[in-house]
Amino acid sequence: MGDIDDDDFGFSSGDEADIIALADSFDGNSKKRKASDNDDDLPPTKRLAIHPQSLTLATSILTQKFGMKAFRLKQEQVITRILGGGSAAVVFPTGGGKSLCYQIPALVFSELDKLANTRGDGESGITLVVSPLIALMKDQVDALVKRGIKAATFDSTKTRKEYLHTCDMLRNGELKLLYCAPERLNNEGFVEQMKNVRGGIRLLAVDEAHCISEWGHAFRPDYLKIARFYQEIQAERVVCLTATATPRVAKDICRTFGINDDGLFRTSTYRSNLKLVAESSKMKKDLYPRLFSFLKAHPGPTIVYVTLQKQTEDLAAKLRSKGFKARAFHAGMETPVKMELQDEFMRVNDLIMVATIAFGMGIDKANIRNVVHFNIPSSLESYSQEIGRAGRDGKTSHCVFYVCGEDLHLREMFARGDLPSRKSVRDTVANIFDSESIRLPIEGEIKRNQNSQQKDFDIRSTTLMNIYAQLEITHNLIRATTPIYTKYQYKVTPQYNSIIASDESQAGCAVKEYAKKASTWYHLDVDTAAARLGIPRVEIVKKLSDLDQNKIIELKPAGVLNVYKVTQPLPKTKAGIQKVADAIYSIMEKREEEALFRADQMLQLITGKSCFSRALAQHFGDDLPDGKSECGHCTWCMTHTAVEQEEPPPVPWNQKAFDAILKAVPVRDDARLLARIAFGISSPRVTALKMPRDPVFGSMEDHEFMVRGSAADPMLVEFANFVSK
Ligand SMILES: Nc1ncnc2c1ncn2[C@@H]1O[C@H](COP(=O)(O)OP(=O)(O)OP(=O)(O)O)[C@@H](O)[C@H]1O
Repeated sequence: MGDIDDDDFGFSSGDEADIIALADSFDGNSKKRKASDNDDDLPPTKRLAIHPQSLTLATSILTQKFGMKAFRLKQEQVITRILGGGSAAVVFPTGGGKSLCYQIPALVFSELDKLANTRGDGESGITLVVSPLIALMKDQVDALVKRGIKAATFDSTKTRKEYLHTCDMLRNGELKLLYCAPERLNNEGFVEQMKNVRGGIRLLAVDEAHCISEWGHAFRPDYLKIARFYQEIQAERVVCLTATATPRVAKDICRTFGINDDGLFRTSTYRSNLKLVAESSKMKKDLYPRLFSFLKAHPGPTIVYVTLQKQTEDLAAKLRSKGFKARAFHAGMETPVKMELQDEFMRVNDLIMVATIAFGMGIDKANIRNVVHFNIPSSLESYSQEIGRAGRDGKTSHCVFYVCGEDLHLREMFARGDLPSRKSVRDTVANIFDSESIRLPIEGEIKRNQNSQQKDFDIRSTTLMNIYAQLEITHNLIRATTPIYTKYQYKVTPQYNSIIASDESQAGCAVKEYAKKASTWYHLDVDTAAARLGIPRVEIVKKLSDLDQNKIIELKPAGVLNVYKVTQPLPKTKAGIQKVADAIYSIMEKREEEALFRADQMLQLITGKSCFSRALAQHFGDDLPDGKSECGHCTWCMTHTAVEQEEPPPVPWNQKAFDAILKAVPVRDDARLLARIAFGISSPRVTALKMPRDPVFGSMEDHEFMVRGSAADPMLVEFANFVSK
């Protein structure tokens, strides 16, 4: 199996490691919030009072700063509520204009303060935006800065100078909007800094807020920590924004942040210009000619979604051989290549982009004429978001869904890929709570290298993050804090020797005495140096990063260790630890079932005997406008014949392949690992065993992995018989 782009945000938590040194050296001296902004003392009725000038100010900022004529959808209602002191949850479709719902209040706060004369200059605080999309937040900040608005991001690509400049703006009370990724909330220095922002956090905006819900299709463990952060920094109000939220997910968001029912603003996702078409076949090969003739008949900017990275290349090549202008796009490509591809797609009007879900977030192109699904999307939420990119100019656009029996397997593989074996989870939790950790006092620190844990316990990075998040949020046992580097190495320039020789500071002495020179690189064990000299490690890290900024050395920190503080007495016995691991595992099993259920819902939509547009709207707690029961422009409405899901014929048990796997794979401690290899699902241990290149890998991909909800799990059970218990 090739790589799946299973995170449409394209974010790697490793990115955040780059900023650790910077955060370490944060001096935390910014002014504390002034007593005058302690609105908490005011009665709530007064706090929520809407100033009569609010809307006038908001509208003039909309026209003057953003050059737009009028508010759209429910922007005006949301902004008015926020300016009145209330919190809100906003469910607008993609491209609906969610950003303005927090950008405008961010600029109006200081204007209202002036009118009300409640705060001094520079005391109006900031709007903090938490968003998982680093590339998108950078684009937004660039656009704001171009409009003369003081906005900045704290992200891994910032130089120390840029970071310090942002800190200066925070201290001076000049900054209006600050953007960061949710992973940053693990950084202690950052949390402290936000608690002490001058003027306070007037508004916390949570983008892609559906990630907070465990019922959602894109749950991200780090999102669970945002609600706690919201309390800790005492933000005055919160706005949660998403393009896809079922009623259950919206409720979850509101409950998590204490948003009242009247704070939920939802607009219809129904789009009358989108023709929702579905076609099915037993075999994939029959679908290619149909795709080619569709694309020939419907020219214009097109996105074709597939599941695997490899499929993007294969299908793009096939399309090119038929004379189409097609390119492939997936998360595994180098960033400059991806940027060039996105630019080209935005620029020209005849390109077909064959892509994984990594393509599309932030693609704001009005005239996309076709969105094709050549594999089954993972959920109705993903489908709705992806087709929502078509026809933003209001002109008729086609959303074609080609479904085939063979793809059902791929979808199952996708859904099952994340669940590790119970043994992996038990071993991981036992490793976190090893004999040393369980003796730690409250506030004691557990340090772990997550990269090694992934390899040692055969767990994908997202799953490992989930285990830690559950230990933190569900079990309240530990709390993530700023990760640290264990190794610092650097190359020196000719000035280095004289500069370091004359540096009499304690940190300078630490570098002088403890850095060891190898052939080209110097190596410094910061922890040892700090312990021996009795100084904080932060000072040494700061010294190194200063030398690096001043181009005296070229610094390369490495070996990230995640650090967790003990917050409650930890389970001490093997049984106690296993109980926690098993509780975590059963939640993971439930999520696997839900992922399969979501894929089923997707299939039911297009094979059902009802209007696609209506079924989709109802999934999101909505309906067709004007009480209509049919849209008139989907396959059901146009044919009134259900699309048949054609299952491939059942496959007889392949004993030869089974025996070959047992022969090729030495492992006998994990049945799920063997089943994964047979099915063709990659994992850190599968890769370490060099299985993906072995002919047995995926040799039983046409078999049932396991029968859902049944004790008869063909492959898994068969392998379990060969595993030592
Ligand atoms: N009231 C308005 N009038 C005109 N244009 C607007 C208005 N509000 C937003 N826009 C424009 O609509 C486009 C989409 O806005 P925005 O990026 O905020 O959407 P979004 O809801 O965040 O979408 P996504 O879910 O894709 O992130 C932007 O180009 C924005 O400038």
